[in-house]
Amino acid sequence: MSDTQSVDTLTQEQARDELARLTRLLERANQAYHVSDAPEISDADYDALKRRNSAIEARFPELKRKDSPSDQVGARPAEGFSKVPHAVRMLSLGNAFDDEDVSAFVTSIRKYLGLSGDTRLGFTAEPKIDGLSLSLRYEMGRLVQAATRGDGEVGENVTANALTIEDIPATVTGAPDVLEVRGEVYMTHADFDALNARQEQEGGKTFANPRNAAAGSLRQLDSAITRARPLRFFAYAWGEISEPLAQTQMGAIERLQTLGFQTNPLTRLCHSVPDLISHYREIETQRATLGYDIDGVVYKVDALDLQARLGFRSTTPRWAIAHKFPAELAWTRLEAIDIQVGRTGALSPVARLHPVTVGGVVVSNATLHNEDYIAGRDATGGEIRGGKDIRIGDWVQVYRAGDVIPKVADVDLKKRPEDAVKYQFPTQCPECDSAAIREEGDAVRRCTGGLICPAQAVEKLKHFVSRKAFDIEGLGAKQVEMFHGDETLPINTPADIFTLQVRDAQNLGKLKNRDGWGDTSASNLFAAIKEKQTIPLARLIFALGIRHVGEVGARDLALFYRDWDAMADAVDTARPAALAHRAGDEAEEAERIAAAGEGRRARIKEVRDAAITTRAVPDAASAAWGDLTGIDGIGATLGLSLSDAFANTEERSAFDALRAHLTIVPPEAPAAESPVAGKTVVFTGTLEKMTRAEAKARAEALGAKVSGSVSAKTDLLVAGPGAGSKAKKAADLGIETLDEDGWLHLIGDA
Ligand SMILES: NC(=O)c1ccc[n+]([C@@H]2O[C@H](COP(=O)([O-])OP(=O)(O)OC[C@H]3O[C@@H](n4cnc5c(N)ncnc54)[C@H](O)[C@@H]3O)[C@@H](O)[C@H]2O)c1
Ligand SMILES: [Zn+2]
Repeated sequence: MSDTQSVDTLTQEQARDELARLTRLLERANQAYHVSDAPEISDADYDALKRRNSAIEARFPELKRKDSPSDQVGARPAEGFSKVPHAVRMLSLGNAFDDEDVSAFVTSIRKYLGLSGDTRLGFTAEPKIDGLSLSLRYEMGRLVQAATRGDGEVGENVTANALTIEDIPATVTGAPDVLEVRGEVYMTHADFDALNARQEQEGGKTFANPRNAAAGSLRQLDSAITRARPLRFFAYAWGEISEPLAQTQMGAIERLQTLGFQTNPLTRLCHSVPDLISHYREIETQRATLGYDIDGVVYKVDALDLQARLGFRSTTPRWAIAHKFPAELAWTRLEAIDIQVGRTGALSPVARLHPVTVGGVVVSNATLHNEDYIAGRDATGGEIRGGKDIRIGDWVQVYRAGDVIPKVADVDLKKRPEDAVKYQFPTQCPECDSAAIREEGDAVRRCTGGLICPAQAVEKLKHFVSRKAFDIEGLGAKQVEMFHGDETLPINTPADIFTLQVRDAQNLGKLKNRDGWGDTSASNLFAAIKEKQTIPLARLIFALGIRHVGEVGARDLALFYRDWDAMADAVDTARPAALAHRAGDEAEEAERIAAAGEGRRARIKEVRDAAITTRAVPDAASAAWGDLTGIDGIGATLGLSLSDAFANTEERSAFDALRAHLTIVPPEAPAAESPVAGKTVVFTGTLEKMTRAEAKARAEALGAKVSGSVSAKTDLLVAGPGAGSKAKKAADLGIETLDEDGWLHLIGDA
C-alpha cells in the first residue's frame, strides 16, 4: 500500500493497517521535529500524512486509535528536562486554507453563539509566528518557571534558558499575582543566517530553518548555549491568571505590552470576514520584508466571555483559527471544462488541466465551483478575481488548499488565446438531456431528470452505500458503478442491493465467475449486505439522499419520530399542509411580481395560488406539518423537500421496496437517569446563560427531544424573558413551564 492509494478505496483491513503505519510515521516525525529539532520530512509531507490519517478516521470512525495523531499536540517532553504540568493546557490551532474556510469559521461561531447577522462580532487578526510556543509563569511579579508546550499537558522546564532571552522580563510590575504569559519564541532571518554561518565555521550543527534553530536553541540543557543564541519572544496569549487581564483579546494584548512584553505590531481588530481577509492580504504582502518567518494569520474572537462560551475541541480552540498562507500554487493550461452531475442533480464544472505539479502532487483536475465562479462572479453577483471570467485555453493558477480538491484560483489574461470564447454553461443535463435549471437564490444549476437521470441514480446509490449511510463493506463507489445498469445483475435502486444474492443464485452469469470477483469476495459481499439489513433509523433516513436532509437533520427526524412507519405516515398526513405552505410562498412571490407590474401571467398565477392556499387544509395535516417543521433544526425547506420525496411516486416506491428488506433500529433509548430523558422540551424567549444551540445540545445529551413548537406532546416549556404565544399555549394546555434557572436546576447545571 502506498500514500497514493485513495482513501475511498481502502477496505476496512487496509484502513486499519494504514492507520497503524501513519501513527508510526507521524510519531517519528513528531519526535524528530519537536524533540530533536531536526525534521526528517518536509512540513508539507507531514501535513499530508496527517490529513490522510484524518481522512481515514473520518471514513472509518470505529478504527480510530487510542493513540491517534489527531488527538495529539506536539510530542512528549524530552528526557533531560524536568517536566512541568501545565495548569491550563497548551493547544494547537485549527486551520483555514482559503477565504471560504474563514467565512465558514465566522458563520459557525455566530451560529454557535446564536448571534444574528447584525450583532457586531470582533476578531483580532495577527501574524502566526513560525517559532515554538513558550509559557512563562510569573508569581508575585517574578518569573518562576518557563515551559515549552510539550504534548500540551506536560512541557519541558526551560526556565534558565528563557531568562537569557532579552524580550523576556525576569520581573514584571503591576501584574496579577499569578500570571502565565504565552507566546512564541522565534529567530529573525538575519540572526538565523549568522548563526548558521557561525555553526558551519565551528563545525557545529546547522539548522534547516529559523523555526528549528529557535527550538533547538531554546531546548538546550546548557543555558550558556541558549544565551549565545539570539532568540526573540512575542507574547499573544496567557494560561493561568489570578485575575483577568482584560475583557477582550485586544485589551489583554495591550495589557501584556504595558507589562513589558513584545506584542506583534500587525495585530488588528476586525469586524467582518472582508475585514479579516483584507488584513490577511496586507500581512501577506509584508511577509517577505518582516525579517522573521510567519506561516499565516491567526484570528481570535475578541470578547473573552465569548471565547469562554465557545471553549475547546480535543486539540484546538473553537474561538480561533490559523489562516495559512497558500504554499501550493502553480500555473497551467485549462484544456477543457467537464460537467459532472451529482446526487441532487447539481451540475458541477470540473477543469481538465494540462498536468502540473502543485506542492509535490501532480494535478490534472480541479474544481471550478459553479457557473458564477467561471463567469467571475460570486453567488450574490459581486465580482471575484476582479471580474475576470475563465475560458477554455486560458492560462490558470491552480491552488491546492491543504487537503481536498485542487481549485482554479486565478487566470492570466495576458496569456489568453485570441480565439478563446466565453464559456457557455449548459442548460441541459449532459447525462440525460433533461432541462437543467437554476432556482432563485441557488448558485447551482440542477438537472430536473430525477431518477431517470442515470448520473443522479448512480450518485444516489453511491451516497446510499457511503460510510455515514449503509456503509456496506465491499460495495463502494466503484462497485456501484459496475452494478448500475448491469445486464444480468443490476443494482439500480437501493432495494436491488438486498435482492442481489437471490438474483445471483437464479442467474447463470454468477458474480463469483466475473472478472475481479471470486468465491470469497462474492460471499463476503453477500454477508456484508446481510449484516446491514439491520440499520439504525437515522442512517436509513440519511442514506436516502433527500436534498437538505443531512446527517444532523436525519438524526433529528429519527429522534423525533423514532419509527420509520410513524415518520412516513406523518409526512403523508402533512402533505396538504406542505403544499399549502409552498403555494403560500409562491402566491407571495407572484404578488410581488404583479405589484412590480409584470403583467397578466403573474396575476393569473396569483389568483390560482390564492385559491390553493385557501383550500381547506385538514386539521390533521396542519398538526402533522406543525410537528414536522417544529422539530428544532428542521424548517420548512427541509420539510418540503422531505414531503416532495415521499410524494414522488418513483421515489416513494423505491423507499417502500427498500423498507421491505430492512429491520430498522429506533434511536437508542435516552439515558434513563436523566430527569428529562424521553421528554419533549421546547425553549422559548431569550435565554441569558446559553444560546439555543447550546441549550438544545445539552438537552439532547440528556435524552430529551427538543421541539420548536408547543403541542399536546410537549412535556416541558423553558421560557425566558420575552416568551410570547408559546408560553400562553403551554399554559392553556397545562404544560409545566420553567424559567432558565429552573431548567438549569432541574438538569443539575445550576
Ligand atoms: N516536518 C515535520 O516532520 C513536522 C512534524 C511535526 C509538526 N510539523 C509542523 O508543525 C505544525 C503543526 O504544529 P502545531 O500543532 O503546533 O500547529 P501550528 O503550528 O499549525 O499552530 C499552533 C501553534 O501556532 C503558534 N502560534 C504562532 N503565532 C500565534 C499567534 N499569534 N496566536 C496563537 N498561536 C500562535 C503557537 O505556538 C501554537 O502552538 C505544522 O505546520 C506541521 O507541518 C512538522
Ligand atoms: Zn440528468
